[in-house]
Amino acid sequence: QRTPQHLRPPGPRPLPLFGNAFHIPKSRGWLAFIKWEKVYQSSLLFASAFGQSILVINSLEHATEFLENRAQTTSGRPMLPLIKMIGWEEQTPVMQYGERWRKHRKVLHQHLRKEVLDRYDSVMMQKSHELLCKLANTPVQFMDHCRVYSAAVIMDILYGYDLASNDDHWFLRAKRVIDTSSLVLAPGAFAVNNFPFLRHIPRWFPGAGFHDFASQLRDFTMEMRDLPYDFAKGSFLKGIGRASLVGTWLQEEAIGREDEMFYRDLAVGAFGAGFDTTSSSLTALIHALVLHPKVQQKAQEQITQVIGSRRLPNLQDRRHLPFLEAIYREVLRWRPPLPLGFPHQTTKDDIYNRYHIPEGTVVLANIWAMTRDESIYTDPEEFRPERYLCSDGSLNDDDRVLAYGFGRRICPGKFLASESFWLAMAQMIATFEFSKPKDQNGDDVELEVHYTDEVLR
Ligand code: HEM
Repeated sequence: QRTPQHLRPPGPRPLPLFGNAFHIPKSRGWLAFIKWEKVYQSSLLFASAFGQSILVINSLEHATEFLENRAQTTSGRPMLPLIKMIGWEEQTPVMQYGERWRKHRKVLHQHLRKEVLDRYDSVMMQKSHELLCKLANTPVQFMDHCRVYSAAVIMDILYGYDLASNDDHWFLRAKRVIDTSSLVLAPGAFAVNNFPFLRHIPRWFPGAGFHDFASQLRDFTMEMRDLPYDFAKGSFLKGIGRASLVGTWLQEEAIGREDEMFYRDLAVGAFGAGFDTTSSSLTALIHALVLHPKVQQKAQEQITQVIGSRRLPNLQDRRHLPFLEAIYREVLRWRPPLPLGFPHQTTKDDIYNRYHIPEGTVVLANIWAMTRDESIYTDPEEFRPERYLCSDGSLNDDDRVLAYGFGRRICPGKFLASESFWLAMAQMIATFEFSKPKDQNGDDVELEVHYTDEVLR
């Protein structure tokens, strides 16, 4: 039986021309889409805006079926006009699906797969110790310290660059690009993303401020791409400095000009993707520990019991500390850094679940909704690591971390992220007690916590 071309999954009724542009929320879409699910009684939802079709997936079952079992045609990325104007189009996370992207993934897999990660143990150890020192000296700046840790691990691995200080000039430059990037990706922040023809209007035209924004960000992006790469290349050619992936690539291949652009883009894409994601989770961890002193105490007891208190935990201890593993899983469930994942795009017309999904549909996997599925996670808003443990304290088999996304686009840095998060977490818990601030009378001051509402929280 053929499906009528117009049969779409349920969703709000579109208006002529605008579609659902006024229904699609500009921020916190993950919460709005959970409400849509209740209204339209479906975990598969459809909307459109200015002719762009959007499919929202709220359940793991549909995410697996659509984004993994049909990955052949659901692994594209939407190409926003601003991304091109800024010069990001060759970076892995936003790159079009195809041969070049496959080559990126092959290289990333080669160097970031689970089996080779122990190469980076000493980098993570050094950076984690620096994090502990900073937290001890200036605890108020804990968010900055987590950001520097996250960036320092990836910068050292990629470029052999030893980022130690929060005022490091390359860190600050990269931060400027990353902080602005959420604006580029935010739905509706720039009209040119909805109306690509606008990119042709001249700079002097009223409302064409995006030209200046794009050209400035392009300059910063090129700096972020080229300065650390040239540093790593210089160290390699002179035979000095720390080992780096850039050095390894230069050594393995006689790199021509075109290859060199390939590796520059590859490195900066991984740098951008790994810059802030782990720090988002570390910050959420601190939030959770402050709210749950008993969790903290239980984790400290397990560390003391298993490895004593004469040394800090290391990555070889990981498999002996199931409660810490449960905390890792729970932090990424409770506060996934990218609640709507990163948008995929279909590259072919498809009939799915009797619905017609047109080619070019943007697909949003609502990780927030999936990690709040009450049939799997009772009281999903509660932070409760025990949900990952069996009654004897061993781990259960719910080890799929949804925060890393789906299908062929799944995060290639997930093993590195997992190890660097785990190490910093274990060492922080072994060393400190995180608690609410006290007032003059020694009473707890209630926390006021704000998470940002962007693509990456
Ligand atoms: C807690 C930490 C992290 C989280 C939660 C996370 C999450 C994600 C998510 C949700 C995606 C999109 C997946 C999809 O499209 O379905 C992604 C893509 C990506 N991540 Fe991560 N990530 C983390 C850390 C890292 C690190 C440390 C790196 C460093 C190498 C990295 C590199 C990438 C790259 C290169 C992509 C693009 C993959 C592609 O488009 O093919 N990520 N990540």
